[in-house]
Amino acid sequence: MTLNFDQQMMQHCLQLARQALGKTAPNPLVGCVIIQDKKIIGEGFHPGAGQPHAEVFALRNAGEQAQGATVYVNLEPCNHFGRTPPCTEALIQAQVAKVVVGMVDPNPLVSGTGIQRLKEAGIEVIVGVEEQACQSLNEAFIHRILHHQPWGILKYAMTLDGKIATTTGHSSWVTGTEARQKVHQLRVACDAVIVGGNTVRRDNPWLTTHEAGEPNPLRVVMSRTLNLPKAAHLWDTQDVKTLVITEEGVNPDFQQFLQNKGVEVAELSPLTPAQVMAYLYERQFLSVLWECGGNLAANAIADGSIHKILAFIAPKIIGGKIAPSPVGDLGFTLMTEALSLERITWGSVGCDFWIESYLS
Ligand SMILES: Nc1nc(O)c(N)c(N[C@@H]2O[C@H](COP(=O)(O)O)[C@@H](O)[C@H]2O)n1
Ligand SMILES: [Zn+2]
Repeated sequence: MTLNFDQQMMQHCLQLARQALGKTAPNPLVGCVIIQDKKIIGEGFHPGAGQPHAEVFALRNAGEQAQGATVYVNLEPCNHFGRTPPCTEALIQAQVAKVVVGMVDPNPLVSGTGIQRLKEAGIEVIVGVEEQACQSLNEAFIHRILHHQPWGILKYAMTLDGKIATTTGHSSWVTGTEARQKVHQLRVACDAVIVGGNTVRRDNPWLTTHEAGEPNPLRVVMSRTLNLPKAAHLWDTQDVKTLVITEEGVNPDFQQFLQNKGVEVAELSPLTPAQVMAYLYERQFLSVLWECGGNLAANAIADGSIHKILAFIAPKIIGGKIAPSPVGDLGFTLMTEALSLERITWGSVGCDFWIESYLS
């Protein structure tokens, strides 16, 4: 499908915005392009909370040429004083002629008032160009602002017969290198990656992004018992931070051992996925990647901590009755109780397959 000029410029905004993947929480990913006579005269993106918005960088880049120009931005310009002043006023002051907006800002502090302010100032405003793509890029921001909870993604890799490890617990590796690279890219876009104690004991994972660049998400371990190995890779905090969350008063000696290693320890009682999500919301996180085993995944699904699932399927068979599966018991006995997933997309990566879907 060929894109018209407006769509192409909006796609360019999205491309600019992606340069800050994983760095903007709790703020959205925003890119901005300024056009005169169908030529780009300024562009910019929002690099992170506390820093100027995309529109301001693009206006600075365009300078005086912004007068009479058309501005493309994937999110409605803000109209409030937050950490930074309103972009609407900067656009009005620069005397731009037209603003093309990808989507309305769901933030109640903005929510249509940015568009209204620009129109009142005599600026032509068009809304909804490449809207679906704009919403998709900022799905975590939209969810966080509307539901006061980070966006939760469950990722797992399983064999064609639905197993995530052999009966002895061996799981390295279910998928090939290309799928693992895709996972590292996904980690770059997330603010935290969570596993349970079983995964630390079984896989001794690094949970880094080394095959996809920076930034690394905060590595989070949920453990009620702190029955964890002293030699885990996750306690190497030189380059990447780790947070262990346990319940109140559990194993103070091990907590001290972790803190001496530079690992942050927090206590939450009761320790549930929903509590952890609430805690990470308070810490300004946008998106959380659950890379846990089946039991924790089932609890996280059941208590509303998962909103999207990315499953990798390797064309391999393990067999066996007790080999672990990606999602533990959800208590369903009838097929009619099964969770129905929506908005399914799929594809292949290397020799494996992936399916992405949303929980309703
Ligand atoms: N249109 C637009 N461009 C950007 O670059 C943005 N970061 C935003 N963010 C909106 O403003 C809120 C944050 O404001 P402060 O950074 O605290 O000033 C954020 O919640 C969005 O609603 N919008
Ligand atoms: Zn702004």
